[in-house]
Amino acid sequence: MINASDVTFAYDGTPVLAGVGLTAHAGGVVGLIGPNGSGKTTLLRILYAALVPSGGTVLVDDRPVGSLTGRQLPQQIAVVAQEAPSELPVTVADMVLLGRAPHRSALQAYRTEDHRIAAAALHRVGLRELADRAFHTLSGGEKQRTLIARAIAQQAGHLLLDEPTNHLDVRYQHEVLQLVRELRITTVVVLHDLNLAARYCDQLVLLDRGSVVAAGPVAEVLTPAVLEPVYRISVRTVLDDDCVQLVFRPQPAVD
Ligand SMILES: Nc1ncnc2c1ncn2[C@@H]1O[C@H](COP(=O)(O)OP(=O)(O)OP(=O)(O)O)[C@@H](O)[C@H]1O
Repeated sequence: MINASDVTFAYDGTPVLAGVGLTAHAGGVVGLIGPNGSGKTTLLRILYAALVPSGGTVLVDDRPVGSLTGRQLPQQIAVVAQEAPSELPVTVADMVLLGRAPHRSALQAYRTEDHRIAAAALHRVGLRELADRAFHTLSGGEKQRTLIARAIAQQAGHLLLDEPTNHLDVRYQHEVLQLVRELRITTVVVLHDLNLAARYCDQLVLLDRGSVVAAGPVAEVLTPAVLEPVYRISVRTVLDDDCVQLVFRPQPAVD
């Protein structure tokens, strides 16, 4: 479980988050949504202790995230961040194997078991045939799937993803989020695509200008009354096999 409450953060004195709360229950998928610049990435980075809030608390299975040291943090939380790793000449297989690093001591070699888990993770994202390719030669979508395989190999109890469907074609957008769901790991995922959020998240947290304006089950957050003032676009909901989906239309210009 991840529980953030009353989180406040500022970059160089400029407030970005004010009194934000978020709860991801064990095994559930929480979608973090909101317009550009609303604070989604900042909040996600606070959840994995890459940023320290000026106020509030973040608990991971009831422990303050800041108290998780060394290998404890990556054993608890796997992260698929937006920044692609550097141009280091590593193979795809080695990149995924890095997910096993928190499970061995610094001087210990990877075990057969680590290689098996990494290979299975690569297979799961459909990239087994690219195992020997240099990571930096992959397409954006292949890189993204490799990083998700690394997170799977990490076998942490919590998964945080920042726009994991960036660069993915429409089929892989659905495949990756379906995979994330099937992992049954406590997950927080930043998503811009509200229809993907509707389909694959249990709960949504909607940020606007650094505050939570709505939070709860998908059907309670993805309503025209909630979304239209935040995104300033006309929204219509339709049901597709009991799943809320949204149709957007620009609002008429005001003279
Ligand atoms: N390192 C930084 N230094 C200063 N300001 C920052 C920094 N990172 C983000 N910001 C600002 O903080 C605010 C929130 O940014 P953040 O990236 O968290 O939003 P976001 O909701 O993830 O945006 P997007 O949807 O565009 O990715 C924005 O106004 C942004 O310009």
